[in-house]
Amino acid sequence: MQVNMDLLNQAKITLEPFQTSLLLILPLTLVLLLNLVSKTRKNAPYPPGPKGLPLIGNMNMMDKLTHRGLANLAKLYGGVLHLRMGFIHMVAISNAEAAREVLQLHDNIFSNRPATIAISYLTYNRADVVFAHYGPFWRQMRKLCVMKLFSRKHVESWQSVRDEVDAVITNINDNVGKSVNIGDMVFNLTKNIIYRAAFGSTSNEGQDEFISILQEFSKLFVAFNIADYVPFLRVVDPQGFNARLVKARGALDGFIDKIIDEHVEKKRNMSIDCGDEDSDMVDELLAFYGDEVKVSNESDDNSIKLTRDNIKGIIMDVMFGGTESIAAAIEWAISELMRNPQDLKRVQEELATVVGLDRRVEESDIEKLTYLKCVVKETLRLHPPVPLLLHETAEDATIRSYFVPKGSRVMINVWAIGRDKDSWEDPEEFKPSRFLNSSAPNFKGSNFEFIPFGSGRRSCPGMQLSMYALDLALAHLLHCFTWELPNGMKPSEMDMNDVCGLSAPKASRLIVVPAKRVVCPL
Ligand code: HEM
Repeated sequence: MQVNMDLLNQAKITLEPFQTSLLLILPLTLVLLLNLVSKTRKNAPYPPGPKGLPLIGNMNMMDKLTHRGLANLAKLYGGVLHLRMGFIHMVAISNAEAAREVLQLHDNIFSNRPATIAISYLTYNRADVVFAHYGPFWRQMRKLCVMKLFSRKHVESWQSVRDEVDAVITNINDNVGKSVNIGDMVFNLTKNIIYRAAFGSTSNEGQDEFISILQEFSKLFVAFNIADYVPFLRVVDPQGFNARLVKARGALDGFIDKIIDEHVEKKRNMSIDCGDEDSDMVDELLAFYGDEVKVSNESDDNSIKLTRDNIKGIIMDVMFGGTESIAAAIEWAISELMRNPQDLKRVQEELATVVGLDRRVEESDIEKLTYLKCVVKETLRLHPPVPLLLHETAEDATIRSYFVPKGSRVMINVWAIGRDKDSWEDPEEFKPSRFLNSSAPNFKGSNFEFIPFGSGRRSCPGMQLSMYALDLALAHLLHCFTWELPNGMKPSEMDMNDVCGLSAPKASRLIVVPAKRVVCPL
């Protein structure tokens, strides 16, 4: 027994240091194990990409960050491409399967938005919908936009499409036989639609000022600012951006504050039983106006309170989101039809059969215009108005077995995906008939080879309104007039280059000569 006690004591003596070290070793092992797990994850390689320089990485390739530049790089490095701009990781996605992983499989990780210094400042620190990070605030703002602003229930937006299309047809009719700048006309058309839907005003007063403010915003949104990639340069502001930003936002403040004040005043004077049939977006948003932003119980739709900054941010989103994208699509569609006369003939024959030349197109005709709808889809495939979807990762992630670190900027190249030869036959050709096939992809977000409106949580909430405007405007333009290129220009001589920015309109405006086609008054 004594022996046993001794043995026990001995064992205790030998175990004590062991226990102590065990206490140290266990957490250490745990840390090592965790490290190993995260290492294995990190050991998934970064996606391939051009080798960067020390510190600045690939910043010398800044001019390649366009849909075309990235598509060219994808030919060399593949559909998932990595670049490092200073301290920022960037990943470009150029094929459908990788896009599906980003937008569907891991959409909870990839639903944040990247924002440059300019974007953060000009959106009142992401007080809008487009640049708000994914989370309860964005969710409620988006719900509000979808239900109150962009839905068919918002009668004013849809009515403004019809009225403005009528106005453009009258304008063209006054210029029959002359060269008309159809690009400027459709930009004017969509600007009027959105301006009226947002502010309710049908007059042109103030529009030019507003458009020039937005143009400066556009330039600032895409301007290269080195401080975006090298954080310690933010204070120094070597390119002198800050003064320009303050001036631009000051101009917008002055403009929209006045409109908001007028709406508040109008609301105050309005009788209680006034219907809201013709309420504009500012009216709708003012119903949620409060001094401080409030996001509470998510199930309660009315619990959100918007500040002036939120209202300004949303209005800006709508102006940016709506104006140029719809106009660009209409101009591209007509341009492609001018280059492909056999398709123009086919759409116009369809219009003659379905509508007849003795009356104007009506809303009820649109669903029957199958080939016209194919033309719209083919245009959105070849010329997506928003060529790059901009997302940001909230956590480390893996895409197609490549490591994408937290905080990476992810650009989904819709333009390149729409022209990917692995997804499309004759991808560079304008062939609307490909969409006649019932198994052809649709644009609603579940066919990743064709995502002009994005897909998933951050997809475009203005899709329905856009398609309505696109179908209606094109149907009217193509039904009411025949079109010729000016001065005997051949279709092959047309300039089909695009501008690379947040949207991708035609680089040079389309000039055409209309002739009246229908026998009814216009
Ligand atoms: C042909 C016309 C249009 C096209 C092709 C288009 C396309 C897009 C695309 C690709 C996105 C980003 C999707 C993503 O990041 O995954 C987007 C977002 C958005 N669009 Fe559009 N858009 C159009 C018209 C409109 C219109 C008319 C409005 C408003 C009236 C609008 C409002 C928005 C808003 C608010 C967002 C941000 C959504 C969010 O981040 O949650 N868009 N759009």
